[in-house]
Amino acid sequence: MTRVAILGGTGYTALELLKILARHSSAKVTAITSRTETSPIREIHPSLAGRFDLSLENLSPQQLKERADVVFCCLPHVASMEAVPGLLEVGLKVIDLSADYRLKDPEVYAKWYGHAHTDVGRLSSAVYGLPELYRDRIRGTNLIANPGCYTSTSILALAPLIQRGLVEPTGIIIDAKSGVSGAGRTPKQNILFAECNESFGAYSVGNHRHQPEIEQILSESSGHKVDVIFTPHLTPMDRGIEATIYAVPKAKATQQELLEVCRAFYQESPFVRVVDRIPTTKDSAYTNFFDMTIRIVKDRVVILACLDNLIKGASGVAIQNFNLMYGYPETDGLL
Ligand SMILES: NC(=O)C1=CN([C@@H]2O[C@H](COP(=O)(O)OP(=O)(O)OC[C@H]3O[C@@H](n4cnc5c(N)ncnc54)[C@H](OP(=O)(O)O)[C@@H]3O)[C@@H](O)[C@H]2O)C=CC1
Ligand SMILES: CC(=O)N[C@@H](CCC(=O)OP(=O)(O)O)C(=O)O
Repeated sequence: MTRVAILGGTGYTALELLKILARHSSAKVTAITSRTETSPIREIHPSLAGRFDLSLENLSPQQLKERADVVFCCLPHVASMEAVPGLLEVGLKVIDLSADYRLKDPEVYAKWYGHAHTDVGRLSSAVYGLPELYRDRIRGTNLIANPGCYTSTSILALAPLIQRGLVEPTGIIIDAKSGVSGAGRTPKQNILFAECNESFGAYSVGNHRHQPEIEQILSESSGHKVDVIFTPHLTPMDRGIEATIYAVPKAKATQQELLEVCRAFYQESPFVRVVDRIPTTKDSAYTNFFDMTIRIVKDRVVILACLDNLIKGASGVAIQNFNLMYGYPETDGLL
């Protein structure tokens, strides 16, 4: 049994982690933290009543070390890199759901996050937690940089065709839409009901921080310099991400051949479904599955992909990483 602590227990990704951990065969949740709340977790997240008796606490790294082996850090970026060094220094393993350890170059981080990185020394050793690309690296690490939700959707959709040289690595357009829970539970004006309900629009056009993350991972994993235009949209749904991606073909291949390449690429990946029909967010909602298909339209390859931002885009993939780090079946808690 592995003892698990969760930081940022009042938030959405923490709630999803707790729901998954409640049915995990080999994990026991021993601590859940909050800066401010001390209530039982069932009062903060009523859906957890009957599943966990723990209350929220404000715990130091040393106190966490006495109770846990691994910490899931569900804090916003910047707050995360302030917490993670202390956790690693007392000997805990860390799965960080924030963006703080994803980008390898501290200058790129400072440019896109508007904040100097304060733990530069760990950027090179943190492992990007996308099991479908980095399963072996994940097994041996103490620090996982869990991917972003838009990022996972985009990378999983594009990696097979870029790696196999079937689409050009440049000139790629990623038109992505997210449900409102993608913005977290911490209140913000744009996610007020009267702002986002019955409304739809793009945001952060040309300057969303997932763009360099997508380019870094696709470039590193393919050996080509990948360049994308990433445009996110907020859609009035609770959860889910859909990405419609346009790429220029590099080699002649039929739609069926492209689908077969993707199926072969993901044959060892239990949570990727390469389907014939066009996926919708409902197909993967509340699951750890990533769904994708491909169409050829005129002179473009169009990839259509969906996942649940809080599960495959955050807490579900975090559990996949946990399972790999501890040698448990990759699917434990997730099917
Ligand atoms: N929502 C999503 O779909 C996804 C989220 N992520 C990332 O996962 C992380 C958690 O996201 P999510 O659960 O949605 O966020 P929430 O806003 O729902 O929760 C974050 C929690 O962190 C705590 N917190 C807030 N600010 C600070 C701070 N300055 N210092 C310390 N603790 C703080 C709060 O708990 P308290 O006030 O009780 O201390 C809060 O409940 C973020 O980094 C996010 O970017 C990644 C992929 C997808
Ligand atoms: C709808 C919405 O607001 N989504 C968030 C992305 C959530 C996420 O994955 O964030 P991190 O990469 O910071 O972990 C956004 O666009 O900022």
